[in-house]
Amino acid sequence: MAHGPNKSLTLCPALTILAVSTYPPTCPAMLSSLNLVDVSLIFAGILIIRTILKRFNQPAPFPPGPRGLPIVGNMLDLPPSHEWLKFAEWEGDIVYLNLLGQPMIILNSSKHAVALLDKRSSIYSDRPVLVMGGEMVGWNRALALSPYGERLREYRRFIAKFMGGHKQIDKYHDLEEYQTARFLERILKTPEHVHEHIRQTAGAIILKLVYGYEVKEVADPLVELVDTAVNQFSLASAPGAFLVDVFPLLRYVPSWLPGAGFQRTALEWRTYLEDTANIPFNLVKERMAEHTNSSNFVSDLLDTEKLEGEKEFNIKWSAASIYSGKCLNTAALVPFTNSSLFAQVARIRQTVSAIYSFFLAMTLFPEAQKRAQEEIDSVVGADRLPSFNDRPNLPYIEALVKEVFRWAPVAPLGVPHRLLEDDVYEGYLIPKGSIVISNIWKILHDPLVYVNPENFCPSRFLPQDEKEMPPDPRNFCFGFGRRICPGLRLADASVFISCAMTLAVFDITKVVENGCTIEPKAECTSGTISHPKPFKCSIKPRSTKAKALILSSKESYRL
Ligand code: HEM
Repeated sequence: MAHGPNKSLTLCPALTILAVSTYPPTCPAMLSSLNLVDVSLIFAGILIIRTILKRFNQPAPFPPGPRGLPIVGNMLDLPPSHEWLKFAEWEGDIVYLNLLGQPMIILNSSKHAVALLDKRSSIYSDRPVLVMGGEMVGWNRALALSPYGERLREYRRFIAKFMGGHKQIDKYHDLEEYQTARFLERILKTPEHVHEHIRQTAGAIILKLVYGYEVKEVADPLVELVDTAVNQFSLASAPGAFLVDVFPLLRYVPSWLPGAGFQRTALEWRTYLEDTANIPFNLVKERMAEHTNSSNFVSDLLDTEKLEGEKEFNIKWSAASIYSGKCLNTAALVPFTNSSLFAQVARIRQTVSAIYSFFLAMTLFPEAQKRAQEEIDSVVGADRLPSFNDRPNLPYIEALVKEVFRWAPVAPLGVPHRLLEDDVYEGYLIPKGSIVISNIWKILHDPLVYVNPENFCPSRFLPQDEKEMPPDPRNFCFGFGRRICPGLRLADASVFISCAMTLAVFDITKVVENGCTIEPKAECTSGTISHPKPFKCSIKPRSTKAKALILSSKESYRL
């Protein structure tokens, strides 16, 4: 199965020939007379003619959608930010858009998302191709950008073996509790840096699990390397940054051609990315050779898998996918849109974003916080911190975790899928190559399913007489089908323990400055990963006893 960006041109053989014959490396004479703008115009022409030709052979109508303009289609219908809000306004649960000839389907209900992305996942599980960030820099070796196929299945098998079931996740409870206890201590010292502390804790947990690597408290070289590579990916996928994403054949333009500096940039960024995958992987191998290694994702796989063929490569890149790769599902996946829809690699990780949303919710909805603390006090008491063992006895905290995932969905539009072949669904044609987006925000903010969806109200998930309980948001917020988030159980565990331990010892309230209460706004950033915009809150120990517990508890965890 080919996954090159130019494969769609095969829909019209004559135009493919035209494209190939105008293609720089095959025709040096033309090359000298063409510049990048000429080449781009030729490809734009090809795209338009191809769209017109395709219309003649169409077996069923496209799903309804906003009427587009000639040539640009619906490009101008895309809002500059918070696309999920605009998508939710459009009539119909399944919406068709044409972006310069690229079909895009928006699924505004769980019914359609499940029917297509889950039930027909054998054809809906590819990813859009990103030329600069994915193919040229090489991020398509990471899971989130991997095309559907054998390698993807192997990555996912490795990750499932490590964190796919409750049994595996239970093994990491001690580490989660210990790191969260350290997190409480950091907050006690510098509550104003809560966001940094959440990020540091998430990084420390994941790097320990994947590579057995202990993160340094400040300026850890590995964390910095990954951050640089992810930033470079962010630049590589910023909308309009690289023409090669719109006209993929430009990737074959020789680097000496004026305007082809992107070739050198891609090479430089590729080196950083390779270091990101190689350095921690080789560290594990060295430790294994010296017998100083503790069990982790990489060493367990190197020990148990038969290392033949591409196995070692796949272990290395699936490991890189868990830490750095998971940032990628925050990234630009569609080259055609000028919106910020897929355009941000949020440097904040998903779990980080969910926990930051929890702090915002607690600041804005004190009644929910009070009820959660009452439950912890009565079940756990004040002499120790809550643990995973308490989870079955904390139904309100369980409901609060669900509400965190629902109220501010971390990935409001999920991560785009790509359809591998033409499909007819409910009488509509969904053409091969369509980019399919689930509007997770809309699904979780449907007032008919979740009453007053803007309110943070955990009790909606508690059993109530006669009322049917709304669906668990975790069925939707982690995506769908064969691309569903492989980190969902770990994320759920991290959010639970962070909420429970934080509420046991801290009060989170609005800040009062010069006698005025500062009202934080419930505003989220745009981009594929959405998180609360920075806000002020006061985080103080609930009592002197709570303070003493924070300072002493770290020592009580056995690792
Ligand atoms: C609040 C926490 C999280 C949320 C809401 C979340 C959500 C998502 C979503 C919506 C997707 C796209 C699924 C799809 O394409 O349908 C995804 C993919 C992914 N997530 Fe997560 N995630 C979270 C945490 C994590 C964690 C902790 C890890 C790693 C340990 C992780 C690793 C990944 C990876 C590697 C993919 C790509 C899967 C693929 O393309 O096959 N995520 N996540």
